[in-house]
Amino acid sequence: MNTASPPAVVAEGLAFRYAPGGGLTHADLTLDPGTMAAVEGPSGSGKSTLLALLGLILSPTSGSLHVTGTDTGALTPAERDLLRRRSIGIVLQDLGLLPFLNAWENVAAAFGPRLTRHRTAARALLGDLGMAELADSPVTELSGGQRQRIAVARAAVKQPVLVLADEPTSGLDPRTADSVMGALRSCAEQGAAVLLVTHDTAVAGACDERYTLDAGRSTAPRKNVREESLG
Ligand SMILES: Nc1ncnc2c1ncn2[C@@H]1O[C@H](COP(=O)(O)OP(=O)(O)OP(=O)(O)O)[C@@H](O)[C@H]1O
Repeated sequence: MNTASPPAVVAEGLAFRYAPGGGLTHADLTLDPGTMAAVEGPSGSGKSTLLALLGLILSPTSGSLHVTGTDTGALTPAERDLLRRRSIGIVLQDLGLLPFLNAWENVAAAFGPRLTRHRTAARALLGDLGMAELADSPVTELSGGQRQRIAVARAAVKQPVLVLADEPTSGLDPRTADSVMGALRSCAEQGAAVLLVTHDTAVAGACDERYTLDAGRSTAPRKNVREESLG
């Protein structure tokens, strides 16, 4: 952890209520740069809602959220968009890869439409994730684990302060899950705070700390003695 930096995220009493009811009741959470944290909890406990709040996709009904020291509640919509684009990388459950682009183009698309400007950075990152040989492959021809790693690369290529991932290893075999976790770990080693939602206790065990959501409320984080491998 870099003690000179402010926490990547401080959420206090963060809550969101959907119109029909349900959502997130109360989450307290602090994420330091370089830390990898898991959010666990039963189905419907508010994990994806928490991720959407931290990703500035949803605005909280109450509570406060600071991202790298900035009070997000004080921002205009345009400022929130800018903070999200500059500082946050998100891997959603459906990945959202563009099927008409190849692997490196999907990664470069994180910067906007001028893909070739970011070709070198995108290819280098795919290389770091063990995917150099697949950089030119259409994403429609890749496996679930390979697509998952491309989505992580796209979230990480702008070197965001915060990387959020919703069940990034769901449906993957242990070895592929390990490689996706390795990709997320390398984001943390480069200084990002990484928060992932998971139902998998081995994945949560590979993180530095674990939060549990229970009926919309977060419990205090537990520190992990990190396991080296999920396999
Ligand atoms: N778009 C929505 N409109 C209305 N209610 C919603 C919406 N999304 C989620 N909810 C409700 O909010 C609560 C929390 O949902 P959320 O998806 O955050 O839970 P989760 O812990 O991620 O669940 P899962 O593990 O099944 O993905 C649930 O009661 C759910 O029904």
